[in-house]
Amino acid sequence: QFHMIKHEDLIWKESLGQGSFTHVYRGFKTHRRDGETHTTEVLLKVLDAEHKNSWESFFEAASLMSQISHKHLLLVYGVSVHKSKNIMVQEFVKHGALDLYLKRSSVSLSWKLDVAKQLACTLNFLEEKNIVHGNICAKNLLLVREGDPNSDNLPFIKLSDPGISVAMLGREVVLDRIPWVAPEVLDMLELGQQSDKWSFGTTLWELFNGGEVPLQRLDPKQKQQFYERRSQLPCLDWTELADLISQCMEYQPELRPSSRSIIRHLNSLITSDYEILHAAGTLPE
Ligand SMILES: N#Cc1ccc(Nc2nc(N)cc(-n3ccc(CO)n3)n2)cc1
Repeated sequence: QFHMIKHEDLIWKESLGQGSFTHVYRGFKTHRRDGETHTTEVLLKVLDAEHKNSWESFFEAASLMSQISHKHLLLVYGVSVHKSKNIMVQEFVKHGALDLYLKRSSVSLSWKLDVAKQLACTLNFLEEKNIVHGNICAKNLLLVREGDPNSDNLPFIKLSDPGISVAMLGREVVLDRIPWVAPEVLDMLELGQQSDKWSFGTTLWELFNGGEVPLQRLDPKQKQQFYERRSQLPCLDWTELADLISQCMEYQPELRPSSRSIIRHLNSLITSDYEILHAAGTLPE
């Protein structure tokens, strides 16, 4: 169910950093069509050799993304296996991962709200297809278009592949994914439709907190206690948004809102009055 890409058709450029079990590189793939050679810029995601045994989970994740197509889902061209290297070949997204972008750029409230709506629509699409992503977080949101503050052309994001399934990961790694991984996943290591809602709540928190890493200073043990005590993330000063985040981060999965009501809630958030009041400095910082 995958397009296999020959290793000799790949051109490797600079390293762009690393995910949890992968290294990402910019590159090109070449393909011949009616006698002409075309090159396409790609992102090469290499699975670390020491995680070889989870390569089928790595590819399963990618094949999930190539079975369905949606404007906000990352395009995976195929996979390439060469010697001991498992490589996923993805469309290259110009501005990279959202978590880094948020740390180094300041964006308006309406920019953030628009990104939130795009993610909510993607969540709704996956829910209607009964597909659980399992790793929604700002690091897995890619910025296709920046959108610029002055004019009103808005940003455009794509959701990346979920990577190795949480069921394949060791407990330590799963604990370290607190507060993105839903509490029920910790107990029964089974991803349900509702668990993506929880991660969506955490991602909203990242988005509206300038890419700050939630619970960054806690070690795995303290993170586990965070869930045992049914704790919540520090709430934002925008109460309407804080309410949505806490509804998504409800410890009882069945009480989390449907993706449709999440979209309705986001549409009801008018940035104008909040933005004006915030700018006027009348709201607490
Ligand atoms: N400076 C810079 C810069 C870095 C990356 C891109 N592009 C890109 N395209 C993708 N398809 C996926 C990714 N990822 C980055 C982390 C992960 C982890 O999942 N993916 N980055 C563009 C600019």
